[in-house]
Amino acid sequence: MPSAPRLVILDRDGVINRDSDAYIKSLDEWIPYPSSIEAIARLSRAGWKVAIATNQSGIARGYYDEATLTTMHAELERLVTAAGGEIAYIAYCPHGPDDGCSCRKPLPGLLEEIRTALGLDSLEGSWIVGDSLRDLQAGEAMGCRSVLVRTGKGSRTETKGAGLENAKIFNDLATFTDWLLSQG
Ligand SMILES: O=P(O)(O)OC[C@@H](O)[C@H]1O[C@@H](OP(=O)(O)O)[C@@H](O)[C@@H](O)[C@@H]1O
Ligand SMILES: [Mg+2]
Ligand SMILES: [Zn+2]
Repeated sequence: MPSAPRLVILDRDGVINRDSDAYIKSLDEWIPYPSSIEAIARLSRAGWKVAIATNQSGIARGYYDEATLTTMHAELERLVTAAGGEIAYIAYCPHGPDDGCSCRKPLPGLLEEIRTALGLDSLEGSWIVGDSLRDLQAGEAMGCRSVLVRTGKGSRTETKGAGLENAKIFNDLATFTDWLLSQG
């Protein structure tokens, strides 16, 4: 059995930064959790690759454009780099629910994009961290071990309960990171 990739795949909104039911439509609305930025840096320094898989249907809905999304991701990478970490890859789905794409979570297309971009044969045994069931479903479809965080929509997801049988649950990314790094 090949060893699992030392890879953590993160959902973005509600895990790395605050989420909003009104979508994150501008750089001003993109407010990172400082503890999540530091957690990403801690993972990097411990030899973990960190990638991001995010649905961004606000693009298809016309709330913001890809150039605006790029400014958010540039700021994210600036903050993580300043904290001593690195983001290996960001995959996003710009489509809407009715576009019939293969990349909108819970479909695993974004994770397949990450697998290919990182040159991995499999994502089996890597970690997926999200605040919505669809995040975990996308990851589990690719053999990832799933983590629900209570930030963003996570507490709502936990209350609904369905589909979380295989998930570990932590208060936030930082707490999951503490646990993961304690496992050696
Ligand atoms: O959590 P990630 O995947 O990083 O991004 C989620 C966002 O794209 C938005 O996804 C939307 O879902 P719909 O796309 O409208 O179903 C809503 O949940 C918004 O509140 C949320 O900001
Ligand atoms: Mg989310
Ligand atoms: Zn898509």
